[in-house]
Amino acid sequence: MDTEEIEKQHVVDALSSTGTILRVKDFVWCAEEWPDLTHDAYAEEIPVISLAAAVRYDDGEYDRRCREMVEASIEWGFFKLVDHGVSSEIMENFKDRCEEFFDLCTEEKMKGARSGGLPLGYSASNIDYGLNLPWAEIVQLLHSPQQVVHFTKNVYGDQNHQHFSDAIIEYMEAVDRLGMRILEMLARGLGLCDDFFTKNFKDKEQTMLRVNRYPPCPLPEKCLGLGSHSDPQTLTILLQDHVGGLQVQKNGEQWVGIRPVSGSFVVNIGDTLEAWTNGRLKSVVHRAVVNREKTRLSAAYFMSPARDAVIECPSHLVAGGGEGHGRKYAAFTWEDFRKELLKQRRVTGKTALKRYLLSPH
Ligand SMILES: O=C(O)CCC(=O)C(=O)O
Ligand SMILES: [Fe+2]
Repeated sequence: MDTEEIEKQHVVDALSSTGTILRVKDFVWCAEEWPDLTHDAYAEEIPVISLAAAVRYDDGEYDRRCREMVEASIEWGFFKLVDHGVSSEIMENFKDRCEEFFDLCTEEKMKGARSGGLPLGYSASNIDYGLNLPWAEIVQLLHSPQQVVHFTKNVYGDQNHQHFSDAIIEYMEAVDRLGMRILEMLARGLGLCDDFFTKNFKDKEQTMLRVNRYPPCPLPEKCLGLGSHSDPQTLTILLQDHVGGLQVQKNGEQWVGIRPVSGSFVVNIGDTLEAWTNGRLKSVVHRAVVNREKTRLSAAYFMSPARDAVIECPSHLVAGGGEGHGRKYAAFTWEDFRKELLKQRRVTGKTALKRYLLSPH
């Protein structure tokens, strides 16, 4: 089949969850978004940071790692984390349970479908989304054991829910502990008190997990698993399998593929942390490309502060920056920002954050 025939004729069963017949043409993105790099093209590497010897307050090694993390977040907004302390049993069990879920038939998965205004639960692409449909199935859950159990009982029933819900809850707790460690290290590396960020995360109900599964795609050069975007939260901790497909935009232009490393996490800075540090740590645009042969799984854990947390850059980072710029963003609460995000259906780039910009640059 040539491209045109694929677009018109190929029916996309794996992503049609609402009874509408979807064809490849429904997933074709506008030409400016077509990826010019394949899923397995890796050239430059983002920094790799090991937490193995990052023991607190030893002979300077801990401080060195903290600064390394800050430098990676300034230059790339992204880094890989190895020797991070989350056990491979927890990671593998989590991945296996997610694969099992996605392997269920559509009817079973739809028992946990998104409903109401909040984007929580299962969704596959829906023609109502309009243009630029992501080539992906998604499960979104909050860091709330109650909500995870509720979702899982809907799908697996009261008797059989535990294997899935236990795996998800255990994973979220382990990754959350890691995230708090990273936030402490970033604060220290920036010359702030260790708990400058983490003290705002006592209430975790806004933190969210998104598991993405991208089926093989007959036309990967015109489709995207997830279009270019930046993450609105503070930190994202991403687990990905061995397939590859995550690409980040270096210096606002060139796309760079991130090579998967078994057992590692990819960590990136979100818009909120960019604002919190006066633009010093960078929230960088990224996307997920798909491929013809392989199904890919990724899981993003988005760390959100408590609703009433005030995101205001400390004066130390405004005055002592050395780059000579003043305060870039007005203070805002996470709740205020979150409401803005819910109003925007599709975020491309850092649209919601622009609202708080004090001076355009
Ligand atoms: O699948 C990936 O590698 C990227 C996922 C992502 O960026 C997201 O879920 O926000
Ligand atoms: Fe993302």
